[in-house]
Amino acid sequence: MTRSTGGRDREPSSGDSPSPPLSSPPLPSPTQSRPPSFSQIEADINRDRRSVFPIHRSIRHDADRFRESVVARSLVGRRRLPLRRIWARFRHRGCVRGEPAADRRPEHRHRHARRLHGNLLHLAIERKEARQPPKPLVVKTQMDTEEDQGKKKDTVFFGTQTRTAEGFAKALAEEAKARYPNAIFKLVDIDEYATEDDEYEENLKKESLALFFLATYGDGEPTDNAARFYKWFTEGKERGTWLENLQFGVFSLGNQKYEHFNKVWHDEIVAVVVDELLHEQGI
Ligand SMILES: Cc1cc2nc3c(=O)[nH]c(=O)nc-3n(C[C@H](O)[C@H](O)[C@H](O)COP(=O)(O)O)c2cc1C
Repeated sequence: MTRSTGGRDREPSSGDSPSPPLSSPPLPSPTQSRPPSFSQIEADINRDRRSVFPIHRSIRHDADRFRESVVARSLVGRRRLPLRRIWARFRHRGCVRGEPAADRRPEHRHRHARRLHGNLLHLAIERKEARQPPKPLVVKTQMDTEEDQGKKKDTVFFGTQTRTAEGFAKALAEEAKARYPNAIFKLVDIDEYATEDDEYEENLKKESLALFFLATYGDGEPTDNAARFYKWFTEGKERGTWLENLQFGVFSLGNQKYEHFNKVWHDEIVAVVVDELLHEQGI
């Protein structure tokens, strides 16, 4: 007697259509199921490194070239490197990297020595210039000698805090110079015009034309650099007429937003006060 298998063990007859194979996931092979060994990992890493190495090398090459060009530029541009660092770099640049000093190629040494020499000369000149005091704001420098020869003296004064007045004064002096090439215009910080108060009078008497650019500040006060002159000038009303030979102009700088627009002490206007006094003492 045979047991029925429900058709499971039945041989497919020729009339049956072929059934698809069962799609269960393939079992991992015994070697794959194990975690990779240490040597396998190491071999993989080495393989990766070998493939990356050429890129790595080219990056290093580029970096070296970049560094070389930076060194060259910083040698030319100067300022940033102290001397001992330039020298240290020079010593390495005359030879192949890592080569002992004795094996340096002479043509490289000479070329770099020439370049270094040029750069050091350039540096020395720059440092010398930096040590020199800033040039005074004088439009024409032969002023003093020509003054002695009795030539006309035209001076543009400025009283400034944030240099606006100075800018205007300078622009005017330059414009005047361009228009009147034979005239001599001097641009002067009003504080530097005289070291002692007495010198104001002495120097002003020698002027032919004086143009003042004066700004107002705070509670209507003169600028720091004009304060001494303003005090001396407003306190010396008893001087009488002493500027009869002086032609002058006063340009006032202020801002309407301020309560004391263009005003200094006692509701007086810096520029107007100077202007009136110049009139009083010049007539
Ligand atoms: C802090 C401050 C205070 C000022 N006070 C006054 C003032 O009291 N009256 C006025 O007319 N202008 C006043 N100003 C305007 C200046 O006089 C104006 O900006 C002028 O152009 C500045 O000239 P400067 O750059 O040559 O100093 C003031 C400006 C500042 C920044």
